Amino acid sequence: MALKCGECRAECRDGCACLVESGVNYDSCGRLLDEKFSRFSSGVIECGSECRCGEVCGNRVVQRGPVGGLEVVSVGDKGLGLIRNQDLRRGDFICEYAGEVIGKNEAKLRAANSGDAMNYIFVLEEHSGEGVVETFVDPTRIGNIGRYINHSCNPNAMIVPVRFDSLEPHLAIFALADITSGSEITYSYSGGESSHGTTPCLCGEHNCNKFIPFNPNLF
Ligand SMILES: C[S@@+](CC[C@H](N)C(=O)[O-])C[C@H]1O[C@@H](n2cnc3c(N)ncnc32)[C@H](O)[C@@H]1O
Repeated sequence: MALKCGECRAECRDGCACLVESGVNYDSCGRLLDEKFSRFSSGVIECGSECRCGEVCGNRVVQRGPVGGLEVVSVGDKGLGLIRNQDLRRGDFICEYAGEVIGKNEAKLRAANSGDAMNYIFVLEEHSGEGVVETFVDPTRIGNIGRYINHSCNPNAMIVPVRFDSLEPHLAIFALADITSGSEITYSYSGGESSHGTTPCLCGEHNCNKFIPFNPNLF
């Protein structure tokens, strides 16, 4: 059971392997710490089933599932979009961008065959000592509510890779800014390497790049 903000929480014992590797990830309200939004962050590793801390551990957020109050709504020419019927604060976990984790060849094939249909494949790029590691996630066939989040050139949310119990990252979407109830939740589709495609961007932001970005490694 999740604790209310400000309530005391059980901390991992000193020496918990997850915290040694990734450092502290969340504040006492379960909000992602500022430095974890950085591309240069050591990443987020939550406590897993091997840890002895138990369910109330403050280092278990994404694994508890999406925040309540999310709604899929029509957002005009962009199609459907995602809002929440309550405010969000910077650092709040919203939901995962869940889908099939597929290989690069399969991702390229699916992107090439998607025709005029919306392309939902997200390419996560993580920089490690051995170069760039790519993870391809396609929510088209098996996915969740995260697939309804639209792109913005001035987003209020961000995808952060979070791991627990596996090396495979969960694409966790956190609020990058305070988001008032009913405002559309958006993130930037230009996660890593990106080019500007041909789909006009309708985000309406002052710094709009005019076209929705896409990852050239998919094509
Ligand atoms: C992951 S889906 C987002 C949900 C989608 N709007 C729907 O109705 O299912 C990505 C697609 O949404 C549309 N989209 C997302 N952001 C947009 C934007 N800023 N401007 C125009 N269309 C956008 C594009 O068609 C894009 O291929």
